[in-house]
Amino acid sequence: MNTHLINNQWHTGQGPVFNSINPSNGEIVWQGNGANAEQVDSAINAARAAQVQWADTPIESRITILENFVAQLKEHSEEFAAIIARETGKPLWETRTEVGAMTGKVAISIKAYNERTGTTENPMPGAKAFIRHKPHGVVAIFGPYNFPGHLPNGHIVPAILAGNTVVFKPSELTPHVAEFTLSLWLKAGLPAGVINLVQGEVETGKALASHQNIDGLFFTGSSNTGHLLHKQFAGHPGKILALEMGGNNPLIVKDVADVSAAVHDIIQSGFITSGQRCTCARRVFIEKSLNGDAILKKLISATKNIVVHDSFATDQPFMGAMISERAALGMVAAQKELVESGGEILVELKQLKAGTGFVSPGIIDVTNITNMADEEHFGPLIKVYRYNDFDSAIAEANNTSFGLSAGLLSDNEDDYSHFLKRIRAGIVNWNRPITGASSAAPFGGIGASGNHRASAYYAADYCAYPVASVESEKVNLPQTLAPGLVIE
Ligand SMILES: NC(=O)C1=CN([C@@H]2O[C@H](COP(=O)(O)OP(=O)(O)OC[C@H]3O[C@@H](n4cnc5c(N)ncnc54)[C@H](O)[C@@H]3O)[C@@H](O)[C@H]2O)C=CC1
Ligand SMILES: O=C(O)CCC(=O)N[C@@H](CCC(=O)O)C(=O)O
Repeated sequence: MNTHLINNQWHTGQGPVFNSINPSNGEIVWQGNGANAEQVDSAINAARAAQVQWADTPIESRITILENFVAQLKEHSEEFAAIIARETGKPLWETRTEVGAMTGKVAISIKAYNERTGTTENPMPGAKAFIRHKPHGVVAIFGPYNFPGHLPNGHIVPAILAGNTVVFKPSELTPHVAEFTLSLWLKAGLPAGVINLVQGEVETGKALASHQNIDGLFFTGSSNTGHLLHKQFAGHPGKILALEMGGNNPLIVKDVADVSAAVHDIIQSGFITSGQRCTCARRVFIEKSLNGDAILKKLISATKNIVVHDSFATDQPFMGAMISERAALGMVAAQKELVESGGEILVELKQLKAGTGFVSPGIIDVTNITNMADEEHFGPLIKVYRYNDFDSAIAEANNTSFGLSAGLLSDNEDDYSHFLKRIRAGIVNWNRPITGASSAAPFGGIGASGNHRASAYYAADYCAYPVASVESEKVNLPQTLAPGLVIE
């Protein structure tokens, strides 16, 4: 079984067995043993042994390996999209776009590397001033299950481009995607030790994150785990920690003439990927007005019509299964709690088939809930707030410890400038869905959503540190010496 890749050799695990289940039908798609602490240690040693030589490899040669990886992704794109679909339950149309995003990541990362962390040279009297960037060394990379290819790739590509070596720990829910990704890197000619893969559940993650011999950790995942890692890294100022975490993202709707367009953008924001994107709109603020009533009415009917089906259905659905039956039942329980706190169901989120992750999308009016918990419900459930006044809607939108994405749907540009100045989030959109962020822009949140190390285009920044140098070919005695200094 190709479970762990250490120094370009596949190993079976010495830790506990774990399975990956297709959430559309409950079938086991992958089974293996996790890596134990000794195997994690070996992976880190392999990365350490490879690092200096990799950093010394000319950038053109590193880029050639990345471009070979792109060629492999293109050659195997259909197979890869099917593997992601089987393991996550996402529809095939969407997993194809995930493979496309992985392909596009390389050129964008090269541009960002040169632009944000390249070398600059400035003349100065008798010398030259340089700004260069160096890799940190060995970095641990943790990925989530919702984009098991694209999001770890968003750390791995810029990390190795900058000359770091990597130990990658994917989500335990998507081991097959990780294994396939590494098989493509091998075909691309990856030198031994540059990317190592260790799979497993939380114990494997803990062994990697707490290892003394890593120089940094790049994490995309839940806010809970991110906060644990942040505590663990306290007292280690020498290690770089980049945290990309969840959100409780608001979308405010106000005065939109095209009701269907507003409904489209709300659905794309709330229900894409069955609500399993960190950028998804969790809270939608709709004005108490005739326009607001019309938008809500159409949103309810369009939501009831959303097609939820198997990843491989000939007529492709908008939503596939959630990642697991457990996640699906978690959303049903979250909805029940909201009802018990005073929420009114407008469209009920229901599990569609026992033993699977299929749920129908739901909408719940939470206007009358006081003391609403500030939680990310990672699934297709939109909480609607009806509001009277725009400023109070913005204040409530900001009433969260998170700050990842936010948006305004409004035909009025003044409303947008007002919103943009006041809303607290790392991604702020106007009359566009709040999901689907571009890899060519920084991607990260504030508050509980991140630690000010934005990813995507700005990933280059946390993959290397700046070195400032003043350089002269010879040591020269200055013509004028400092007062009180006599050198004869
Ligand atoms: N801001 C962003 O860029 C994104 C954030 N996310 C967030 O990710 C979450 C969904 O992903 P999940 O896979 O459920 O996240 P998760 O936090 O459960 O897992 C992420 C990774 O951390 C590992 N892990 C879990 N507990 C650990 C521990 N105590 N020590 C070390 N490693 C540990 C897991 O095995 C996995 O590899 C959502 O909250 C979502 O909002 C997802 C995508 C993008
Ligand atoms: O990381 C990038 O290259 C761009 C950010 C991105 O792809 N965002 C996606 C997915 C994020 C998620 O998992 O929720 C998005 O904004 O939809």
